[in-house]
Amino acid sequence: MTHTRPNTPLLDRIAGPSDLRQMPDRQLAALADELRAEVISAVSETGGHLGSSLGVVELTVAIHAVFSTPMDKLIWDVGHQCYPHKILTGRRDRIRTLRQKDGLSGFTKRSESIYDPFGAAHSSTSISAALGFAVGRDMGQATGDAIAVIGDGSISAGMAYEALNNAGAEGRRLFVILNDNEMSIAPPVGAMSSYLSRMYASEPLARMASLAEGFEAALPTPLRESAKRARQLVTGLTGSGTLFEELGFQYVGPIDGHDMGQLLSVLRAARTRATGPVLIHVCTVKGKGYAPAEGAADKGHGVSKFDPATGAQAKSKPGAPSYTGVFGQALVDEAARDDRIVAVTAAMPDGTGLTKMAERFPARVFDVGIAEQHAVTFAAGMAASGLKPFCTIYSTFLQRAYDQVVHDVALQGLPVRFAIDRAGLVGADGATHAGAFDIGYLGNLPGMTLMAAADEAELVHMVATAAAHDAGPIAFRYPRGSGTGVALPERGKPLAIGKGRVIEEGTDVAILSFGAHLFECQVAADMVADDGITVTVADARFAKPLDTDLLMQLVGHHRALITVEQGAMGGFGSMVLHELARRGAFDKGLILRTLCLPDRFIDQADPADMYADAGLSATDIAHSIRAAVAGRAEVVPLRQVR
Ligand SMILES: Cc1ncc(C[n+]2csc(CCOP(=O)(O)OP(=O)(O)O)c2C)c(N)n1
Ligand SMILES: CC(=O)[C@@H](O)[C@H](O)COP(=O)(O)O
Ligand SMILES: [Mg+2]
Repeated sequence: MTHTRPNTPLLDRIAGPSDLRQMPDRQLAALADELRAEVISAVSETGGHLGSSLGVVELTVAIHAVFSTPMDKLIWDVGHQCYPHKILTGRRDRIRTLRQKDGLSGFTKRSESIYDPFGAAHSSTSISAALGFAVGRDMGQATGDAIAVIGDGSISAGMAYEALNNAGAEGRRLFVILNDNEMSIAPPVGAMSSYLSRMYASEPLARMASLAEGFEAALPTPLRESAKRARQLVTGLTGSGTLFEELGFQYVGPIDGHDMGQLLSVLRAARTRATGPVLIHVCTVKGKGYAPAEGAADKGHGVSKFDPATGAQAKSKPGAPSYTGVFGQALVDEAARDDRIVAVTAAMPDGTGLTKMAERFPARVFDVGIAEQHAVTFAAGMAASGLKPFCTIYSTFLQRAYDQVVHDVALQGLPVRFAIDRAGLVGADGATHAGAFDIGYLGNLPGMTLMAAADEAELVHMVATAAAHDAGPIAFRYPRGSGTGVALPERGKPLAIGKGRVIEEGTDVAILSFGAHLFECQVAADMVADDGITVTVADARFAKPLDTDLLMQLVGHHRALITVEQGAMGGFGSMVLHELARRGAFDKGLILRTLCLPDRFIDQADPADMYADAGLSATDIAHSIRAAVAGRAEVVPLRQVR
C-alpha cells in the first residue's frame, strides 16, 4: 500500500488489488463511493459504458478484496462494465484515455493487464472461459480460482447455457456471479429474465436466500436465518432447487449487490466452502449512484461525453441522418406495404433501428434477446413459413451465427433478408466490434446475394431490393454513423440484381468500390486529377452476383483496376480477383490492386483514423492510383501483424 497522510482519499491509497485486502472492511464501502465518483468523472471526459460500470462498483471492490487476483482469474462477461476494475488494477492513470486512439480499451483485454485474464466484448463467453481456467488449475497450471461475472442480459445467450450445462456436470470448483440488474441494452426479454425477476419479487433483498446448506453455515447468524426463510420463498419446496441447482450449481442469493457487508460475507463464505460450481445471484441497479444514468431509459448504457453536474451529453453536430435511422424508416415503409415483412433483433432494437418498426407494428418485431444463432434460425423458420423476415444484426455479432446462416438459411435457399449494420470499422468499440469479415463469410455461400450501400439513398433501395427478393437469402451491409447527406428517395426501388453503376468516367484507372468507401474513392480521383490522371469510379453495389459486364468493361478500357472495400482480405477484392483470373484477364497483363483492411486487428480510434491506420484513406487510395499507373507494386506489406 502506498504511504499517504490519513486524510488522503482512500482511492489514492490503492495501487492494486492487494491494497484492498489490507483495508479494513469498514473502509471498503467508502472506497466504493470514491471509485464511483472516479468512474463518473472519467467517463464524462471519454464517453462509454457508464451504466453497467456504475452498477458493479461495490461488486468489483468486494471481489478484489476477497479473491486473490490476478492469481485468481476474474472474467467479466462482455467486459463493458470493467471501468472500476481497470481503475483498481493499476490503470487509473490511463482511465481518461478509455476508448480513444492509443488509449485503454473499453473492454477487458489480455494484452493490457495481467488482471484481464480473458478478453471480451461479445457477450456470454465468461462461464466457458472460467471453466477452462478451472480445468487448467485442476491439471496443475499456475492459476487459482476462476470467477465469471455475467449479466442477466448476457445469460440469455445459448453459449452461457452450454457452459452452465458443462460446468454443472464437471462439478469443479468455479464461481459464477450473476449480476442481475433487470436490464440488458434495452429492457431484457425472455422467460429466463422473468424467472430471475420472480426469484426476488416477493422478498426484500436484505433478506438473503442461500440454497446451499454449506454457505448458510458459514454466514453470520442474521443472514443465516433469513437465508433459510428465503429458501422456502424461492423454491416453494424444501430440498428442491432453482434452475441453477438443477444444473448442478450451488445457488446463493439473491443478495444486494450494493451492500458491501452482504457481498463480503457471501463471497468469503463461498470462497471458504465451495467444493464445486457455485452461482451467486447479485442484484444491482444499472447506473447506480448517478441520477442521470439511473433515470435514463437505457440506464446510461452507452453515453457520449457529458457534463457530470447535469448528465447532459455532448450532442453530435447536426448533419446527415444515420444509416441506422434511414434503414429503420425504410423498413417501416416497406412493412407498411407488405404485411408479410417481419423483423428480428438480438437484444438491440435501438442499435439496429428497429424501434421505429416496433412502435408502428409491434406484433411484427421480435426481440429474441442476446441470441444471434437463434435469431437466424428463427428467421429461417419464418421465411420457410412464407413470411419475409429481416434479420437485423451487427456484422460483428452475426459472426456468432455463421453455421445457422450456412446450414439453416443458405443451404435451404431460404429468403432471409440480412440487414447488416456496423459494417466496417466502428470507432471507439475497437477491434472486437469491427464489421470486417462479413463480405468474406457471406460472399462465399452458394445462392447468397450480397450488397453494400454506398450511401444512405442506396440503402433505401437495398431495403426495397431485399423486400422484393424471394429467390434466396440476401444481405446488405452499411456502416455505423451518419450517411453522406445525399437526398433520400421518396420510395425505395428494387435494384437490378447483380448490376453496378458508373459514377464518374475517366480513361487511365478504374476504381470499383463496394460500399460506403465510394466517397473516399471520389476524393482520391480528384486528388490525382492534378497529376493528369483521369479515373473512372464505379459502384459495384453487388459483390454477389458480381457485375461481370461492368467488370470486363472496366478492365477493357483502363490500364489498371483498383477495388476498394471496408472489409477484410478474402472479401470483395478476392471475389473480383477470382473472377478475373477465371476469365484470363491477367494473361493480357492486367494491373489490379485490391484495397481492403490489412491482415491485423485495428484498435479503437475515430473511424477516419482507423481507416488511415488501415491504409484506406483517400490519400492512400490516391497513392495506389499513382502507383498503379506507374506500374509499381504495392508498397505496404500484405501481412502486417502487430
Ligand atoms: C454476442 C453479443 N451480442 C450483442 C452484444 C451487444 N451488447 C452489449 S452489452 C449488451 C447487454 C448486456 O446486458 P447484461 O449482460 O445484462 O449487462 P448490463 O449491461 O446490464 O450490465 C448487449 C446486448 C454483445 N456485446 N455481444
Ligand atoms: C458493449 C456492446 O457491445 C454494445 O454496447 C456496443 O458498444 C454498442 O455499440 P453501438 O454504439 O455501435 O450501438
Ligand atoms: Mg443487465
